[in-house]
Amino acid sequence: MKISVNNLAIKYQDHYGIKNISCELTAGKFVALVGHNGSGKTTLCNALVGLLEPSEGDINIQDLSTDKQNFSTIGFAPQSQVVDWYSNVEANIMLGAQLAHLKPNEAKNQLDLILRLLDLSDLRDRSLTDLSGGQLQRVQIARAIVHNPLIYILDEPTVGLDAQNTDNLMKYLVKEAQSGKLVIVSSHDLFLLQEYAEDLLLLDEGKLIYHGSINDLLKAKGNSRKFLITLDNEYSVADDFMIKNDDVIRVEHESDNTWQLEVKPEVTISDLMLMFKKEIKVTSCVEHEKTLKEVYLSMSKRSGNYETN
Ligand SMILES: Nc1ncnc2c1ncn2[C@@H]1O[C@H](COP(=O)(O)OP(=O)(O)OP(=O)(O)O)[C@@H](O)[C@H]1O
Repeated sequence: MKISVNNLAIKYQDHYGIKNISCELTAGKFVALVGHNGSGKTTLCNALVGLLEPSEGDINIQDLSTDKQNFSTIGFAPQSQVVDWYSNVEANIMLGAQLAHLKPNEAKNQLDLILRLLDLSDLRDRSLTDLSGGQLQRVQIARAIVHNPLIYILDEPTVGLDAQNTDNLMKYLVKEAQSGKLVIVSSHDLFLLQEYAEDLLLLDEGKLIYHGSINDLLKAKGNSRKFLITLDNEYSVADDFMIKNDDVIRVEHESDNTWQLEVKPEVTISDLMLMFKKEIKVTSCVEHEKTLKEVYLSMSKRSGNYETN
């Protein structure tokens, strides 16, 4: 099973929400959908689930028998709350199972599983009006995924969720991807996505600027290498222990004997060691691993425009 997106554009009145999007999203992947506010994440999610008609291009879900290409294929949790305020928690979640035509037995088993997953068992009889924001968000996710879909499209699902519920949901989605499902999660929490997702769809101003493995991106990208260096003595300024070198981008005091060193990407550890004065002893040198957030900020056009004094 895969989703093929071909030259997709969605136009709102006089402007594009997304443009020229082409990618293949394959089963078995947990894909993080990332981009700044207004970059097109929700527009793409809505297009993938068929809520928005392509203005240009098309979307195909392939290798599914046609009878499965309906509501039950996709578990979609939109960004804004769509709930039935007049029903209780259980009835709201059950609606998801009923719309996907699950058999009563299967629906009940799935309901119990999802209530436990999202820690809603004790709230099953509660009216939705009596829930907290995070509880309501969990009901919405529960309703979106209760029917055991083949494709998960969750638009900012962890907003308002506490750490434990976030962790439970993410681990469940990782397992679902490992079992052959396709999971797409949009979020601004890049640390979370780096921890759980495998692939990245990075949108910038409506365009797709990266689609591929997060690990490959972290290995390939970056304008510098950063190291945490510990010396055998305390020094007040970098000139006391380093030889001037054009490959050094920045040296910052971390604490006591420890300094942060940022150098050009081509600098090797051996090169680095030659940058210290002869009499200086380096007791440890640890490379700082790039985070998805750092790489994202270096790639996004909107980064770095604002600095406080
Ligand atoms: N219903 C709409 N009518 C007109 N323009 C829209 C509509 N929905 C979104 N847009 C525009 O389309 C672009 C993409 O918006 P979208 O909501 O997809 O971004 P997003 O990445 O999900 O943002 P956020 O992170 O803030 O949720 C933005 O320029 C937005 O202003």
